[in-house]
Amino acid sequence: MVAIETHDLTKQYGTVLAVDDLSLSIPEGVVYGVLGPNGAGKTTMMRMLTTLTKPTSGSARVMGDPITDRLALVEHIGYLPEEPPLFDELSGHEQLDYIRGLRDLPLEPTQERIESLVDALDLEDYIDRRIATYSKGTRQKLAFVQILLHGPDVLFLDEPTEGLDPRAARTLRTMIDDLADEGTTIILSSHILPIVEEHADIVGVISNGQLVAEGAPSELQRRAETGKKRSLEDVFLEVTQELPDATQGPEDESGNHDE
Ligand SMILES: Nc1ncnc2c1ncn2[C@@H]1O[C@H](COP(=O)(O)OP(=O)(O)OP(=O)(O)O)[C@@H](O)[C@H]1O
Repeated sequence: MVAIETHDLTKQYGTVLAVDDLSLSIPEGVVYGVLGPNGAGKTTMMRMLTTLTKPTSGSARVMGDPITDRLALVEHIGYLPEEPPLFDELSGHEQLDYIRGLRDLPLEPTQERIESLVDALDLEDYIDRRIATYSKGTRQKLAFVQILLHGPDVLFLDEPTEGLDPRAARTLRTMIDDLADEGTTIILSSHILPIVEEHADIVGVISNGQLVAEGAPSELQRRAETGKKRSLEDVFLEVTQELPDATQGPEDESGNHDE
């Protein structure tokens, strides 16, 4: 089954075309890495697919439901944005209980789920403290627990390891792999290319709101190969440079180009 399907999805902010006729098809159960330069339209795409902003034109479905059907969609999705929405004046437990109530989740199994996630992310010492006292990494961990409470089918993760120390980042990456193994579809946007390279089954490179390359990381590397070994970083730099047709791959072997 297809988890996410977009047809000519477009978002225009005034004169800025943030997402431009984007047509994607993401199979269920894959980790889909989203790469792209700053301002490419990655967050805008995620915000449209999570119903937080309306497209100017085009359409999309997530797990078969149109993104216009917010109530149906929120059952399927969990979204970890770059700045997670948390109430500073609440404790971690209170925040999670608030979300449990909002989503009308059953008390006991949800509490068990919270306990195991709090344990997995080493949050025990923080969970009863006010969120205002949390570090950025601790906020990020709590936000991750929050989006997993209802067992979403599709997770949208925007820079999920931002602010995490190496141990916490490793834990979160292991959890991403475990969730993927359980069949969760994961849309993973990160500027840290080794993370995308390690976890993604498919990578989509977005530039100027358009999909300029897509494929398995190894396939993209092979496609860009011209004798020497190419990293995903090389591929990224090549397909996102300002060429008339960036999908055609490298024109200039030296890597130099006018900007
Ligand atoms: N609310 C908004 N109002 C006006 N312009 C916006 C708004 N949100 C995004 N944009 C513009 O849309 C374009 C795409 O932005 P977006 O945040 O989606 O990019 P991104 O790929 O997530 O970037 P980054 O990697 O820096 O987070 C940018 O030119 C940005 O300035």
